Amino acid sequence: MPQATSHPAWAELQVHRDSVGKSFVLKEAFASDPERFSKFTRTFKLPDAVSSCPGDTEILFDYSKNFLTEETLDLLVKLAEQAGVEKKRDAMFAGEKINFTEQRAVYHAALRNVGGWEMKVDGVDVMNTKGGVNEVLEHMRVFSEQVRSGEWKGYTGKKLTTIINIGIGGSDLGPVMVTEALKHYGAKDMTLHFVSNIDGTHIAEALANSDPETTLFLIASKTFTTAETTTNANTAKKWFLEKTDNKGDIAKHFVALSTNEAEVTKFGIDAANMFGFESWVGGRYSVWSAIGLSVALYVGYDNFRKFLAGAHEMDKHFRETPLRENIPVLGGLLSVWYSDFFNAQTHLVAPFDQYLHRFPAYLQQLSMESNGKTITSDGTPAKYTTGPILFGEPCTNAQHSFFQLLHQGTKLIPTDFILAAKSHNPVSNNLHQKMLASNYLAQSEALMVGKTADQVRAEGGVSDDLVPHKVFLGNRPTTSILVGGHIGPAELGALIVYYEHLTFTEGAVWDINSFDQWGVELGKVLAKKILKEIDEEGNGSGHDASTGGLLGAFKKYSNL
Ligand SMILES: O=P(O)(O)OC[C@H]1O[C@@](O)(CO)[C@@H](O)[C@@H]1O
Repeated sequence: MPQATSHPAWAELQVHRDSVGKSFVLKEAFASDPERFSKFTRTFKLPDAVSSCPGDTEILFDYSKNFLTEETLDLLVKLAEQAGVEKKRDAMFAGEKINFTEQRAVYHAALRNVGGWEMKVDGVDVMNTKGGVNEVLEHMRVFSEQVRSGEWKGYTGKKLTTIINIGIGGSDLGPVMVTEALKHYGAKDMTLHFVSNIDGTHIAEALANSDPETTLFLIASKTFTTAETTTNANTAKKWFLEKTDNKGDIAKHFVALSTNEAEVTKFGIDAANMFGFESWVGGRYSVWSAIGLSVALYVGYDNFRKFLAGAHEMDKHFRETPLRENIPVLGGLLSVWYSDFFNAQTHLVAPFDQYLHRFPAYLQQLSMESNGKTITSDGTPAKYTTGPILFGEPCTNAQHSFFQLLHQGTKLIPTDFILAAKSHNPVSNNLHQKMLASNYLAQSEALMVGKTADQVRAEGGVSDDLVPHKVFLGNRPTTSILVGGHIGPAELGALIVYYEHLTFTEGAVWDINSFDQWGVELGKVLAKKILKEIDEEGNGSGHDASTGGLLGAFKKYSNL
């Protein structure tokens, strides 16, 4: 597939940018077109059967506060067609090996295929084969219900009420984000810890107040070779055996979530206590798999199933909807539009929802480990910018942190705001929810309309030299996502998959492989070499003066 710049639509978009795009003023666009909101808003519907608020099952995606005209949309859709987005999408759902550098299918949609689609890789039905998706889901259901009911007990016969998930990257970020986002549905007698960092503090803090008799360890690692995870797991195992005077039964307190049975067995976990998945599940796409066991344990399998069902509904939408109405495709095309035609370097996701406080962190791996790539499918460097820097914090906190830059800085920062119309916590007669919603609406309006010098002066009491400091240029684009009811399991599943397929669309247009992650290897290899040198004399070998000097200083200061 040729580079994105070779498509005729790319050149047409450049002309469009240099004419319409250059002088586009959002507030004028609204003034001249009363239908603008309805033209550029799309609505996604969840079935009542899985929605958290049957009847309020819509998620509204308002793209109208973006640099978009009908012509822009036509040209972006044309670019998607010429870049073969639909062909690549269909190849993914067909189980083709679109992860071409690792020769793997990209099949995480199978993990949430609650709709009975036939899904095969290399001619094998991945849903119903031995050890396949449905068998693992059933194992997760049985196990999570046994633990939650107390039927599965610790070695002294007590119910397991502390869950310690040991994993990193996709084996941590998804479980953390989802269990936080669904805390409202979580078991009140369950304590969760997520240990990921090799920093000893992480495992030490998790173990400090844990009781080995009532603790269940989930060792979450697709490869089961990740240094942080295997080290933390061994430290946990050592702690458990020491604390129980070697009477603790590993089989009752340790399970593994992995593709690597050999390494799991070597660690000392019985295969019967392993929840498996396949290599066609990428780490950042794995929360739907056995990696999501902590979610099923915490919120219960029925809610985990609704989580999968909401995700599946967005898969259906992505798979079946024409490009111009396709919500994740529109999100991805807007990202390309801002990245490659407005030189935007970042993408802000700011949920107006405290339960979603880890959502931006989750999306950072999803987006930047997928599209932080330079090389295109034919092995040549892209002639254009690719993956944006995704960042974010929940609002309204972010307003008191970096919104100064958003409103009066020199950078264009395409922004997504997310709000659930209904709060899980309607305290003070819903006053908090009304204030949250008013900020959600005000921020996107303020970013668009700004405030002119005349408006500043008209407010009075502002000295002439202060006026320019109080001007807001405005015309800063935002997408507003409004969930009709609560953000429950299904709504969360749909929102995650919106961003998965937005990311897919970006990568398909940029002609990069969004599904490998070679970029994480070099640092790991160098760290292994330096780890050995810390225990040897001197400042290591073959390092630059800075690294060698720092190594020497570390040894001196730490006395290690
Ligand atoms: O699940 P595992 O195999 O331990 O990998 C953990 C994480 O490490 C990576 O950086 C790959 O090495 C992420 O892609 C992945 O989610």
